Formats: sequence, structure tokens, C-alpha cells
Amino acid sequence: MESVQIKNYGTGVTLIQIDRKEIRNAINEQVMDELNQALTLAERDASCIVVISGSGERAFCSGGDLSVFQYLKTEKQAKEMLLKMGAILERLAFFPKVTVAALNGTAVGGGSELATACDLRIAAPHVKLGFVQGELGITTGWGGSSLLFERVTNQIALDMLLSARMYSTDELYKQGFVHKVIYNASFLEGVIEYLESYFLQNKGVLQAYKARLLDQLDRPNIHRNIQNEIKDCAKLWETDVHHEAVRAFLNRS
Ligand SMILES: CC[C@@H](C(=O)O)C(=O)SCCNC(=O)CCNC(=O)[C@H](O)C(C)(C)COP(=O)(O)OP(=O)(O)OC[C@H]1O[C@@H](n2cnc3c(N)ncnc32)[C@H](O)[C@@H]1OP(=O)(O)O
Repeated sequence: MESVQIKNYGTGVTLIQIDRKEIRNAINEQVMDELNQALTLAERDASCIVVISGSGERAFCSGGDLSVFQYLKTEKQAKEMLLKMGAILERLAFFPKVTVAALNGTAVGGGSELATACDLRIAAPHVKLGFVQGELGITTGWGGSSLLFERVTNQIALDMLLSARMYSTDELYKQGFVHKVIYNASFLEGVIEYLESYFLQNKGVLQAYKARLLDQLDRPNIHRNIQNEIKDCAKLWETDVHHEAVRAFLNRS
């Protein structure tokens, strides 16, 4: 794989890391395919926890790769791309193993959606995270808002989505979106060390508690919500407001 790296930490953790530092770990079609492949490998290996992260210290993930997605002009073109990543986020949200987003840096747009799809979110102190899609004239379109309503209270979710602003680690922790802040010099080492208390337990314990978490989720309902979200986002995608906002980002100096 070229844009996604996989690393195993003993039999405890499989780390899946988006590796496009120079473009802040933005997601293009290749990353989508490789994330899917990585999840298949992680599902079959001996690990009991899957950690999703980005490479470097600056960004977890900057969402969809606007340098390529700017060429998706119509609702139909956008919907195809959104459905592809929406299926990956839904897969992650219902993954049989415990999933953790290790927020090593900034997460925006689809990057925040990716973090939301995981069961737990662990962050470095300098993280900023925002559902900035509103600034681009669109909504979340990968399932992120449907899943956000499952993760925090409706009021907090709505505030995060409507404000489209960036939140600090402190705020995210207070809101319960982030569950743990790691202050170690090596963030990832700190994350793995923290997760030791989980994976040193009998594997069956982790599997059973993850199954109880999944018992709480109404999958058909969440699936329907994600499809509605994709439909709405695809409609907004083809508007001039959206195309103009993307152009402005790509042409900023
Ligand atoms: C498509 C799905 C949709 C969804 O469903 O949610 C989305 O995800 S929409 C996309 C939302 N994402 C954005 O709007 C990201 C915009 N990026 C930023 O705001 C900033 O880049 C950052 C993520 C806050 C990082 O800031 P900083 O560390 O200061 O780096 P730069 O801004 O200088 O970026 C470095 C380099 O990377 C390019 N870049 C960053 N993000 C993207 C992106 N999402 N797509 C394409 N390219 C991106 C940026 O243009 C710079 O390139 P160069 O100028 O050529 O170095």
C-alpha cells in the first residue's frame, strides 16, 4: 500500500495510518481503497484493537482531497464518491474490534467524520478539530453527522455542525468527544501505552464489550441516516456556492 501504512504492536493493536503528510493526510480514492484493504487485514489479524491515525504531528486528516474532488461537479458524481467513503465509515462504526482514532493533529471536514466513526478518540494536546463543511457550502457527506449524534448529546453535535468552527483538545475533552488526552513526547507511544490496560485483558473480554456496544446501536436506522446524509450532501455539492468555496481554498495564497 502506498498511502496507508499498517503496523502491528504485538498481538494487541493494529495501527492504520494515512500517510500523506504533505497534503495533511487528505483522502482520495486510493486512500479509500487502501483504508478498506487495511480494515480487511485488521479484521483478520490477531489484534483486538484497531487504531486509526495520520502521519506526522500536524494533521490527523484534512478530509476529502479537494485537489481531485474539485473535479466532481454534479450531484451524481459527488454521490458516487460519498457513497464509497460512507460505506467505509459505516464499516468502521460497526467493526467487530474496538476502534480508536488517535488524533495526532488537526482534523477537518471528512477527517472529523473519520474520527467520529471510531469507538473512542484519544488526542494530542495541540489538536484542533472541526466539521467545517458548512464553510464549503456542504454538509458532512461520509456519515459523520449521523454518527456524531450517536457519540455526543444532540445539542453538542448540533453546535459542532452548525458553527463549523474548530474546537481545541480541551473543549473536545469537556464535551466528551475526546476521551483521553496524551501528553507524552511521542504521542503514538503514549496511545499504545494507554491502550495496554485494554489489550492485556483476555481477548474475549474486549470482544464481548465491543459486542455490547454494538448491541446499543440501531444499525438499520443508522444506515438509513447515513444514506440521507449522503443524499443531502450530494445535492449541495453541485451548487455554485460549494464550487466557489473549494476554488477559494485551492487558490488561496
Ligand atoms: C469530500 C468530503 C467532505 C466531507 O464529507 O466532509 C470533505 O472532507 S470536504 C474537505 C474539507 N477539508 C478542508 O476544507 C481542508 C482544508 N484544509 C485546511 O483547512 C488546512 O490545510 C489544514 C488541514 C487546517 C492544515 O493547515 P496547515 O497545517 O496550515 O497546512 P496548509 O493549509 O498549508 O496545507 C498544506 C498543503 O496541503 C494542502 N491541503 C490541505 N488540506 C487539503 C485537502 N483537504 N485537499 C487538498 N489539499 C489539501 C494545502 O492546499 C497545502 O498545499 P500546498 O499549498 O500545495 O502546500
